[in-house]
Amino acid sequence: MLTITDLHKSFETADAPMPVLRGVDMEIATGECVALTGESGSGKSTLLHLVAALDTFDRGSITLDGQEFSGMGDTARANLRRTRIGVIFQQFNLIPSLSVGDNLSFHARLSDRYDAAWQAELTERLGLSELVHRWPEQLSGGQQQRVAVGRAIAARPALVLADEPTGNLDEATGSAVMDLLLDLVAETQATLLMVTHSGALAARLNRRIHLRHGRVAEVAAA
Ligand SMILES: Nc1ncnc2c1ncn2[C@@H]1O[C@H](COP(=O)(O)OP(=O)(O)OP(=O)(O)O)[C@@H](O)[C@H]1O
Repeated sequence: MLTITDLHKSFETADAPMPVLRGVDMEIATGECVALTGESGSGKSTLLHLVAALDTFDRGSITLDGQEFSGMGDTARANLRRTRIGVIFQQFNLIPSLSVGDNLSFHARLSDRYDAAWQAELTERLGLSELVHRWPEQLSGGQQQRVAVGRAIAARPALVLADEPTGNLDEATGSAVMDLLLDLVAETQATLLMVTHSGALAARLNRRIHLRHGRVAEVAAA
């Protein structure tokens, strides 16, 4: 269960702090797949970064299965990210100096959760078996995003966060990547929180949470 209560986050600007999240509340059940929507600038990516334990917040609380994020130091947050959270970005963010195979296993190895049989199955299911010795720059966008999906899922995280994961892909390629992502999330019983501007993608998830000016404006069945 992911619980967010009265979450506040501001960014420093030249004049005064600019509030971006202004009291966000939500509860997402284990295994639930939720779309996070909202206009540009409403705070979606900021919220995702906080839930990914990539940044700290000013006030409020985030808990994942009872584990409270506030008050955690850098080491504890890094440990939480490695062991419990998988993140997929729009820009793929693969490590250019590592082969596809090493990119796939990178996070699982870091967190000491590498499982050779699961890695082999993931590689096969993501259609990457022939590509493991290539470099990321030698892959198409869709192939790179399949590697990013595999890398995020390899350590079997409790929570998968995705920020417009198909935003850089054409519709057919994006839809195929979504199929794989949703299958793997369901199979590993992970919870998914995904930022998207696409109503069609949001409709494939269980629920839609809409942000407006840094607050939850609407919650709807997808
Ligand atoms: N590191 C930062 N420093 C200062 N301001 C920031 C920072 N990150 C985000 N912001 C500001 O916070 C607001 C919300 O940004 P955020 O990226 O969370 O919005 P978003 O809903 O994800 O938008 P989009 O759909 O365009 O990606 C914006 O006004 C943005 O300029």
